[in-house]
Formats: sequence, C-alpha cells, structure tokens
Amino acid sequence: MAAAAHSLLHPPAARKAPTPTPHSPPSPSPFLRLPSAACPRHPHRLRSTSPSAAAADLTAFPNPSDIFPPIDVDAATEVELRENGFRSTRRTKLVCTVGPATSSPAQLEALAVGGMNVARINMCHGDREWHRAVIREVRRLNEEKGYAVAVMMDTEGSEIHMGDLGGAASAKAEDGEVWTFSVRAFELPLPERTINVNYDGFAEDVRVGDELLVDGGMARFEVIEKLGPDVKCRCTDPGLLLPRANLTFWRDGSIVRERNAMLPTISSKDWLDIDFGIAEGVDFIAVSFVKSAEVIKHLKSYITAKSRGSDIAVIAKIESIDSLKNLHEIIRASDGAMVARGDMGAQVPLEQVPSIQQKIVQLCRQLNKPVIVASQLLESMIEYPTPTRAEVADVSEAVRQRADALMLSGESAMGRYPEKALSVLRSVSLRIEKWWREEKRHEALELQGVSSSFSDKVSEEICNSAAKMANGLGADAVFVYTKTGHMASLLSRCRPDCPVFAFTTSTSVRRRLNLQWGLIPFRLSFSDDMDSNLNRTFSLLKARGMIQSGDLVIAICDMLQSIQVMNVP
Ligand SMILES: Nc1ncnc2c1ncn2[C@@H]1O[C@H](COP(=O)(O)OP(=O)(O)OP(=O)(O)O)[C@@H](O)[C@H]1O
Ligand SMILES: CC(=O)C(=O)O
Ligand SMILES: [K+]
Ligand SMILES: [Mg+2]
Repeated sequence: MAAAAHSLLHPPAARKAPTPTPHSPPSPSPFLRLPSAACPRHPHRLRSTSPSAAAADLTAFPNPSDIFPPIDVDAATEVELRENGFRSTRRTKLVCTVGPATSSPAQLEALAVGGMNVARINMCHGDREWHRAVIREVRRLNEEKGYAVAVMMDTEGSEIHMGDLGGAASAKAEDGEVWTFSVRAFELPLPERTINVNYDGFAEDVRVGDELLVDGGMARFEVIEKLGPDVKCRCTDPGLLLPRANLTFWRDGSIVRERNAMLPTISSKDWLDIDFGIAEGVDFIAVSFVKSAEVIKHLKSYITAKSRGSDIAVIAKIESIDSLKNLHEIIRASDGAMVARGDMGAQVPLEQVPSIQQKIVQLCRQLNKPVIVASQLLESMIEYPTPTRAEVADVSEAVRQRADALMLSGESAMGRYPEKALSVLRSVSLRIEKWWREEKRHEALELQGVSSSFSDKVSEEICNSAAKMANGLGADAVFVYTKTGHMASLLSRCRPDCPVFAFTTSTSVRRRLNLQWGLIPFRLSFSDDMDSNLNRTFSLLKARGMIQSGDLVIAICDMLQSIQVMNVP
C-alpha cells in the first residue's frame, strides 16, 4: 500500500466524521435473523456477507450478543487505515487533557476525529459534576459514533499548591511586587495580590530568604517576611499565575521538603475522586506524585476489591525526587508511567529533565509498561496557532525515543488551538516514525527478558520472533488474538516496523490497549480455531476496506503457541 506523504505541520484536510463504507448493502445471513445488514449500534457499519464469515459466526459464536457488531475499531483509526494504508498509520498514541476549551460535545468529537486516543481529566480542576459530564460525553461518542477513546483520570495529590485565585482565570505578578501567600481561609473576593495556599504547615515551614517557585519557575518570589499565617513575598521573576498552580520552596539551591514530604500520596479527596472514577468506569487512573511502589500496590488492590472484575489500569506519574529514587519498583508495580515533566522540572534542575525522560522511557520499555511523555510539548500553542521549532524538536525527540504516548495539557485544556495542537502531534509523529522506519531501523534497543513464568516466557519469545519475522519479511501487519491484551503489549514492546492489529473480546481491554505504541485494537469475538479466526477477520476487514488481498500478515494467538505467516486471500 502506498504511503501518503505527510507534510510536517500541514496535516491532510480536517477529516470529517466517518462516512458509510462504500460497499453495497449485503443481504442478511439467513442464519442470523437480523432485521437488516446494518449494525444497530453503528448503523454506518455493514456486516460481512462472506459465506465463510457467516459460517464462522454461526459455528463459533451462537450468541447474537457476541455478534453485534462483528468487529469494532475506532472510527478515526478506520478512516486513517483506509486513507493511508496501514503501513503508515500512526504508532505513537495521543492523550488530550480535556478542560474548558474542549469539553463541549462538538469539541470532544473534534479531538476524537483528530486522533485523540485517550481523554485525560485532571481532578485538580473543575468539580465532579463537570468531570462526570465529560466522561459520559466521551462514552456517548464511542457508543454512537464508533470511536474508542479511553478515559484517564488524574488525581490531584497532596503537594503544595495555590488556591483557585477566587475564580479568576489567571493573575499577573510583576517584578518587585509584594504578594501575600497565606493559609487563611478568605471570604471572596480575595484581597488584592493575595494567594491562598492549601498546605497548613506552609507558613511554619518557609523561612525568610527562601525562594518560592510557582509551577517550577513560571514565576518566582523571595520570602521577605512572615506574619502568622501570612507570608510576604517579593516577585523576582514576573509571570502568569494560574489557578491551583504548584508551589515549591527552595533554600541554598535545593528544594525544601519539610513536613510536606509526609503528606499522603493519595489524599482523602483523592480517594473520593478514585471512587468516583471507578463508579464512572474510567480506563486509567494516573496517580500524581507517587513516592513508592506501596501506594500503587495499595490502589491496585483497592480497585480490584471495589470494581469487581473491571480492570482499571494504574499509571504512576513520575514527577518528584522520591519517585526517581524508587523508579524501578514503582514502574514494576504499575500498569504504566507518565513522565510528568511539569512538576518534575520544579523538583530537579531543568537540565536534568531530558535525561530523566530518556531513562524512564527506556525502563518502561524494558519492563513492558506503556509510557506517556507529558507537559509543555507545545506550550506556545496555548496562545499561538503554530508551535516553535524547539517544541517540534521536543515532540520529535519523544517520538524518536519511541514513547508509547504524547500528552497535551494546557494546549488542549484551555488553549486557543486545541485541534491544531493535536494535529501537530499527529503530523510530527507520523513524519518521525516514517523517518525512523526508513533510516534508523538498525538502532534497535537490546531487550532483556521480562517474563518470570515459563508460559509467559514462551509468549514473550513468540512475540519477539513474530516481530523479528515481520521486519525481516517486510510484513504488512502482525495480527494478535489476545484475551487479556498481554501478548499485544509484548508485541508493542518490540516496536516492529509494521502495525499490530490486536483483536480482543473485551471492550475494556481494547480501550486500555489504546495507550500502547503501534497497536490498533479491535474488539472481536474469536474462538481457539485460528483458521476460522483468520478467515473471519480477513473477510470482515476486507469488507471494510482495511486490508487487501495479497497483504502479508503474521498471526499469533494467546491460546496457541504458534506463528502463522500468510497472504490475505
Ligand atoms: N477541568 C478543568 N477546568 C478548568 N481548567 C482546567 C481543567 N483542566 C485543566 N485546566 C487548565 O489547564 C491547565 C493545564 O492542565 P493540566 O491538567 O496539565 O494541569 P497541570 O496543573 O499542569 O497538571 P498537574 O496538576 O497534573 O500537574 C491547568 O493549569 C488549568 O488552568
Ligand atoms: C502532567 C503533570 O502532572 C506534570 O507535568 O506535572
Ligand atoms: K493532577
Ligand atoms: Mg503534575
């Protein structure tokens, strides 16, 4: 299949919502007694008419609820597959923080069309009703329009931060101005140049002469006087103060961690938010300011007990010095990690952030955990319609490191150009991935074994071999039939040259696979008869224009420890 040329920063014309497949409507199978050939939930999706597919449906899956719809893939991905061919589909996944700029149904749909794989909501901002409305709208889009956008809830955590500025969108601190940072509760409106601080011990812990950094240095103050609960500070680096911005204080060149180091990673408010997330069925919970593996293990067992079967993935946000000390254990205990460069850059010298990013990305790959690179990737696009060259280079570097996902924060939450920012991530990812495939494919990362049990080791070896064969033979795709998603993630870990079509029976596994590099997750019911699975998949995908006769496919499966190589008939 010809790869369409993707021009940097000039993505193809904005795509419309998917249109009906251009096939003539098939006649309904006599066995299935369907009212029409169209899927009732997704009327634009036509069912396959191939006799072999119908026969496979009938023999392996007699329950009609398993058959509706026979195969399901994210609508935006389907358009991309049909337009560009699957060799050039995007491998790097995209996470968008949803905020006031993107919370309406139309804005959310525009992000889904633009390739958002995961919608992130940040519990630092907004109230639960607001977040509930966003989660439900994403679910509705998935149900009614055929997208497969997953939802990630990000906890507030209990680090020190400012209050909400009495409702103002931002405040400007100018050089030399004196501001009051206070732990008092104020009546609204807030007195002028006053900032509320959420941590009760703040006024006791800081000392005159300390430096106070807002958002890791977006504005800087010097503590000049302490008056009971009030701390007077002079602005030494002017900047914009945003609601609930993070605060750190520094003494003699290092960050001060007094009693606030003892604050729990998951606060009582966070636990309530987590209950809310479980009840709303989010796919991922990202835990802010993780310090140890214990908190991740605790949360995972809490989720298991509370959510009875539905598995929510726990993502460890690496954004503090403590998390760096315990990096291996934390990542091992988690289902994935986020390089949260915003707060990280407030805790370690900025020049260390790039090497820390690279280290975390590589470690996650070794340990087979998806990793998200987050914060300020396209910061200038909060205000401007094009990124800086340096931002494009930063995005390129994260793609080149082969991180699983890139994340937009303020760019999509409250910026002026959320869709443009997303399209920049998309086109830079596509361009760098293509360049990598063409030029850099020999710079492979030496992967060590990650499995402990014998059967997992077998799965891992099969995935390694399948990926190697796919590269060696120039295969068009690897197909993996997986109930839990585990084999799909092992394949993704190999970062093969071709995309991985991951077929799974469960919608929640399918949404979780959305975060992993190079996977195109499909929901499909399948049996342990691989020949019938393959025939059925080929005819379903061919009917939808997603594969063609002659395409070379390598197929593996959870249940059978074999590798098949075949051309699509
Ligand atoms: N739900 C929301 N309601 C209002 N504003 C929001 C919301 N979500 C995000 N924002 C705005 O977008 C900005 C960037 O969002 P983001 O989630 O990246 O915040 P952050 O403070 O950088 O992240 P974190 O708190 O996880 O470190 C926030 O500072 C806030 O101004
Ligand atoms: C995303 C986030 O929490 C950070 O960068 O700090
Ligand atoms: K957060
Ligand atoms: Mg943070």
